Amino acid sequence: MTDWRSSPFDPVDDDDKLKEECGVFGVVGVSSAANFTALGLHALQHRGQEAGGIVVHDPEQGFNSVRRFGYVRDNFTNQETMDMLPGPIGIGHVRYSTSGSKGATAIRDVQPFFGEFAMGGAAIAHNGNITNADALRRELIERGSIFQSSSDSECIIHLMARSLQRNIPERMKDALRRVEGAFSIVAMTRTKIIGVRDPLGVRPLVLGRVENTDGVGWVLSSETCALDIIGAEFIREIEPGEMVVISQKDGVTSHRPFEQKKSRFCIFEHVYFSRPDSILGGRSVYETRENIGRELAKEAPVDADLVCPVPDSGTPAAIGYSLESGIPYAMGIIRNQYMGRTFIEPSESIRNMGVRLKLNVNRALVRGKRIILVDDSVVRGTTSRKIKEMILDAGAAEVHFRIASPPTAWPCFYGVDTPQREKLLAATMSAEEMRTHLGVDSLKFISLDGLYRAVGEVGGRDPASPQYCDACFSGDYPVEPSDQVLKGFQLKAAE
Ligand SMILES: O=P(O)(O)OC[C@H]1O[C@H](OP(=O)(O)OP(=O)(O)O)[C@H](O)[C@@H]1O
Ligand SMILES: NC(=O)CC[C@H](N)C(=O)O
Ligand code: SF4
Ligand SMILES: [Mg+2]
Repeated sequence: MTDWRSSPFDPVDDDDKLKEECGVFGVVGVSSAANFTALGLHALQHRGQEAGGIVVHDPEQGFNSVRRFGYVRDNFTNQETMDMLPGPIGIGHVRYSTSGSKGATAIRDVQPFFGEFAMGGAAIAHNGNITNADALRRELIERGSIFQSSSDSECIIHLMARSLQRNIPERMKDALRRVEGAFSIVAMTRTKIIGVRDPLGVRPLVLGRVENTDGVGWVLSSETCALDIIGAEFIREIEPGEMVVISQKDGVTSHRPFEQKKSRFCIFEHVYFSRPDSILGGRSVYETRENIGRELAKEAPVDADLVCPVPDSGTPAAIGYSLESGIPYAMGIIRNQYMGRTFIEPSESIRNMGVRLKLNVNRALVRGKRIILVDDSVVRGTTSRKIKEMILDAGAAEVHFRIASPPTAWPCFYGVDTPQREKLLAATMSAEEMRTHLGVDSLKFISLDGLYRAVGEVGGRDPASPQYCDACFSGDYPVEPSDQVLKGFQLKAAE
C-alpha cells in the first residue's frame, strides 16, 4: 500500500468512512454571543461531532474560551460553562478532523485557535483543509514559530503573527494568500468578526442578520440552518474569494484579498454534507437532492415494487426517485434516532455492528418485494453490504441499489475526511465488480453529468472548466494537493 499520507503531522488512518466536515459560526452585537453560538453550533452538529469550541470577548473580562470533546448539547448547555463565556461577540467551531489528531485524542487540536498579537488578540475557526500545510509548518518552525497543535489550521495564526500589517484583517489577508486548499474561516477580534472563503469557494459560508434587544447583530455560519435556530435572517452567501469584516459599529464591509477565480464549490455539499433544510446556491438542499433522485430514476430505471431510502441522507433522493418513476416510496429501513450521523468504528466487526445498531429493516414491509434502495454514496461499501444482507434476510425478492452520487474513487483533500484511495471501493473495482462484491441484483450510480443537471447546470458538467469541485468522483483536483503529491500520492494524470 502506498504510504502517501504518513508524516509526523498526519493522523493515524484508523477510520473508513467518508465523514462530515467542520462547522463554523460567529456572531457580533448580541447580549450573549456564547448562547447564540452554542445554538448555531448545535444546528451545525452534523458537520462535526468530535469536538466543539467557543471563544468570546467581553470588554471587561477580555477573551475567554471553552474547547471540549463531544456534542454541543453536552458541553454548552450547563450554566457554569456558559457563565465562563460572557460578551457580545464570539465564534465557534464543531470539528471533524482532516488533519492533525483524530477523534477525542488531543484537545489542543480543537478549534477555535487563539493568538495574541501586538494589536490585540484574535481567534479563528476553520472549515476546510490546507493542502500545503506540511510545507508551511516546516517553514514556520524553521523560522521560529512554536506550534501548539498538530492541526493544519494553526498555520494561519503563525502566518498572521509574521505579517507586518497593522491590523488583524490585513494580517489575515497576508496569511491566507500563502495558504492553498479549501477554507471557510470565521475569525474574531475584540470588536469584529471576519468571514473569508478561499478563492474557489470550496466550502460554504453565509451571512445573516439578527434583530435582538441590543439592536442589530450579525452572524456568519457554515449553513443557513444555523441562522434559523437563532431567528436570524439569511442575507447572502459570502462569495468565493471574499472577506467580510463586520462590527456592530460599522456593519459589514467587503474585501477582495485574492486574485479572482472561477468558483468550484464542493458538489458533495449538495449530495450529503449540508443539512436538507439549508439553502445552498439559492436552492434548498432538500429540493436539489429530490432532483438528484429524479435524474437517477431517468438514468437508471428498474422494475420494482418499492423505493426505500437508506436513512437519513438517502431520503430526499429516494423521494425524487419514487416521484419520477411512479414506484411507491416506503420506509423499508428504519433508523434508530439515538445513533449519531456517523458511527466511528475501530474494527470491521464493530463497523458491521454499527450499521445494525443504526439501521433496521422493516420486515413486514419488504417481505416478498422487489426493493430499490437509494443511498447518497458508497464509500467503502460497509453500509450497502450490510443493508443488502439485512433486507434479503427479511425476505425481499430482489435488491436494486441506486446511488445519488457517482462512484467515490478519489480522496478529498479539501475538508472531508476520506479513507485512503485504496480503501475506496470504486478506486479498485468497476461498477459490475462492485455489484458482485455487494451481492445485489443491480447497482447504478448517477452520472457526473446527471448530478450537475440535478444541481441546476442544465448543460451538465463543462469538462473544459467544471463549475464545481468534483475531485472525489473525477480525480480532477482544482487545487493540487501538494503535500500529498510530495508524499507520493498519484494524481490522475500520473496514472
Ligand atoms: O460505503 P460506506 O463506507 O458504508 O459509506 C457510505 C455511507 O456512509 C454515509 O452514511 P452515514 O451512516 O455515515 O451517515 P448518514 O446517517 O448521514 O447517512 C453515507 O450516507 C452512506 O450511507
Ligand atoms: N473538516 C474540517 O473542516 C477540518 C478543519 C481542520 N482541517 C481540522 O482538521 O481541524
Ligand atoms: S473532493 Fe469531493 S468532497 Fe472534497 S471538496 Fe471536492 S467534491 Fe467536495
Ligand atoms: Mg448514510
